[in-house]
Amino acid sequence: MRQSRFKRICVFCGSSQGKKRSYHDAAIELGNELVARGVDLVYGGGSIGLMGMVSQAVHDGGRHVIGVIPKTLMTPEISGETVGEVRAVADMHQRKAEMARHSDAFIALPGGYGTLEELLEVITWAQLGIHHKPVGLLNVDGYYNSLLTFIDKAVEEGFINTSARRIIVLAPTAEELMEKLEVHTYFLTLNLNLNSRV
Ligand SMILES: CC(C)=CCNc1ncnc2c1ncn2[C@@H]1O[C@H](COP(=O)(O)O)[C@@H](O)[C@H]1O
Repeated sequence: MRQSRFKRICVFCGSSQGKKRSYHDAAIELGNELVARGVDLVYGGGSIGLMGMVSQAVHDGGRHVIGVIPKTLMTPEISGETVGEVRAVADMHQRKAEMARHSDAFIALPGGYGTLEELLEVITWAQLGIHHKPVGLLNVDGYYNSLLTFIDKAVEEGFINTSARRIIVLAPTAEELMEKLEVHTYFLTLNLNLNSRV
């Protein structure tokens, strides 16, 4: 496998496991895919839910793991034991800023409110040009179909423009998603370079 264009990817995912085995499997598959491509992980710290599965898989595979976790969530009762390097931050806002600063792409696995707000924030920042890093959505078993339908509705109703709709890179499996993100980032960089020359 060719060396990835990414050094570190930030993964957003549930602090719960979800009810289906496929969510659990997808988290491990994504971790293994990052390892196979030589990519390190940035995530929210902790060992609970899908967060624990993806971080354990990357750590077991010998890649570096950075967990960025607010001091208030650092107790083992709340977030479990964290693998790899732990960066303690003051609050949730600082956590998101740190996670974004350290990574060159974002991927969301299934999750709840926390995952959704992390995902929507990096999409919003991409729309505003605050960062130029690709955002991938791993749509395991169609988990995000209703969100995607909602986003299409927002486009239809004139609240999201068509080019902003294309910010999300979508795939059902980790392997396909990584392939798409590699291509996407190639064109993103090409565009940025061309624009900086004019
Ligand atoms: C007090 C409590 C419920 C703690 C749960 N323990 C947690 N430990 C670490 N990060 C978390 C926790 N809950 C939510 N998050 C953050 O929100 C995201 C997941 O939230 P959710 O499960 O999708 O909504 C994670 O990416 C993480 O950044």
